[in-house]
Amino acid sequence: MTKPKVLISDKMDPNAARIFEERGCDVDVITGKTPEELKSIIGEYDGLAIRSSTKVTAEILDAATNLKVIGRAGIGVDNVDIPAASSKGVVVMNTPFGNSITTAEHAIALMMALARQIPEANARTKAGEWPKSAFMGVEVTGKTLGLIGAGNIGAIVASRALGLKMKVVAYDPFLTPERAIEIGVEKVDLEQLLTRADFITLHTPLTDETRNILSRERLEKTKPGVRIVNCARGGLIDEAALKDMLESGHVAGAALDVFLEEPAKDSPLFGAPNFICTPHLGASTTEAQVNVALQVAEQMADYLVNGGVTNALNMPSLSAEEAPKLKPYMALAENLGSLVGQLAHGELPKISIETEGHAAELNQKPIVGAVLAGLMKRYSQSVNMVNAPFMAKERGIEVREIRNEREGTFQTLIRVTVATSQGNRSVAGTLFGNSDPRLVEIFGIGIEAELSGEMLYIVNQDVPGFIGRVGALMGEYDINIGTFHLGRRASGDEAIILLSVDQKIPQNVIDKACALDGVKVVRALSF
Ligand SMILES: NC(=O)C1=CN([C@@H]2O[C@H](COP(=O)(O)OP(=O)(O)OC[C@H]3O[C@@H](n4cnc5c(N)ncnc54)[C@H](O)[C@@H]3O)[C@@H](O)[C@H]2O)C=CC1
Ligand SMILES: O=C(O)C(=O)COP(=O)(O)O
Repeated sequence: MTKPKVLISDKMDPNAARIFEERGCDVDVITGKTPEELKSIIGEYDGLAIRSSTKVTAEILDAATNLKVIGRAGIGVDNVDIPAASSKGVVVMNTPFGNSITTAEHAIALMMALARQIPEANARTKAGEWPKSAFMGVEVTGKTLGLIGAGNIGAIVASRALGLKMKVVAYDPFLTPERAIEIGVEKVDLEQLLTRADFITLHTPLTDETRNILSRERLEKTKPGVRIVNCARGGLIDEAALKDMLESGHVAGAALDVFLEEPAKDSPLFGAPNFICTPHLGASTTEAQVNVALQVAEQMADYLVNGGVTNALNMPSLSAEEAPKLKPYMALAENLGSLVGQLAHGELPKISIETEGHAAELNQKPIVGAVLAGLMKRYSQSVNMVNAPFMAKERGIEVREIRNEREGTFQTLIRVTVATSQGNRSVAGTLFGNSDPRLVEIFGIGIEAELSGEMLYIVNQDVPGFIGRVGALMGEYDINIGTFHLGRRASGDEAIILLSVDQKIPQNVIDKACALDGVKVVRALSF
């Protein structure tokens, strides 16, 4: 058997190459390639091990004809086009915990550096100025630290800040009250955080929801004299607004480890007062780099040599024997979890996963894991079937499994029910021909639909002519409809439309759909 070939394309601890070789892979370490150069060599490789520098775009993936796995030695995977990788059958893995302590420590270091203006004082002292009277710092003791994002890294930052005798408030829509107590923070909404925090630190992934979370408007609401630290991702802060507010003095200091454009070689922020930065060093300690290098190589080699899947972001983990039977069920389960995750509002303290008929005879763990992975996608990019149940537990979500081996209307069925503040909401699906996942019920209304790609969900009053109006609206904006599914409680009662479209639906089209007569709810969904 030929050995799998792995390319390490970013600077990585040498332990990674050693592990690959010990586990029977050939490995090349070639860093610093341009996208064109990477494209020209990627076709040779079965595995690609990266950090944040290599951008794995759809174009690179098109050229990666042998690629089976991408391993991210770190946490954030916003430099990988995961949908493109999935559509090519390439597993994307990360190492969700290996550098969290290190990154949290960097955030604390930057906060202290800001409080005492250490970088500038250091530079001017070394220049022979002895500028003792030019600097007057602030204490952090007794000050309020505002955490935006209280996941793994945020929680570690909180523990360190509490040790520094700070008060910690946290904004994280998915932080449960129990978890907030456990990590010693006060859960607040974003507005409160902005007005109360003396220091703000960001620890969310970069997603459509978090992009520009510290916008100009929000920065203007912060407490005068606030100091801001970002060790998460560049796109979270409006950099131009931050520069203006440093210049006006409203923001007393800002420390960025990450930038919208990296490498950041001539950011306008560089000239702003009280601005300090590091070149994406959050994860750069010996300890963290050994952790993530060992872990990524172990995981990738396991997959390439034995087919084992750990910490995959786009594929459920399962054993070779169970795989063929369970695979379509897991696709169905993940879509049902994702659907309730996208439709239900607010916190979801309880979820029940019910299997009926054939589905009840199978190993429930992967099915439950897949439902939770689908649901948790809205909370974290690092979610997969293995860690989703732990994350659900950590967030205090009560998970119930119910098996009902007798067949009902369907030979096989998975039903997912979540408790929301408006009561229980449930969706159900089956397999057609033992292989094709289909949604068959949504919030008590029968419907038959394939959940895939971009979709539009509308709840409306069942009246003649409504379907035509929706079709006309899509036509008006040149949005091609792939499939159109309907369901209703009874004639003239509440009805549901679920349509698949060939492109992401713009917000103005959603707004127009909301304004149609008789519409109650409109949501764009992505699968
Ligand atoms: N500077 C660096 O070198 C490093 C940066 N990172 C960045 O740090 C990020 C966080 O890492 P972890 O804590 O391990 O991830 P995590 O997934 O454990 O935590 C992220 C938290 O953000 C919360 N969140 C999601 N959407 C939110 C929203 N709209 N508003 C507020 N909170 C929201 C989630 O509920 C979750 O609790 C990573 O995604 C990565 O981008 C990670 C490691 C090193
Ligand atoms: O793990 C992460 O998300 C990071 O941002 C670390 O990035 P790096 O591996 O140092 O390029």
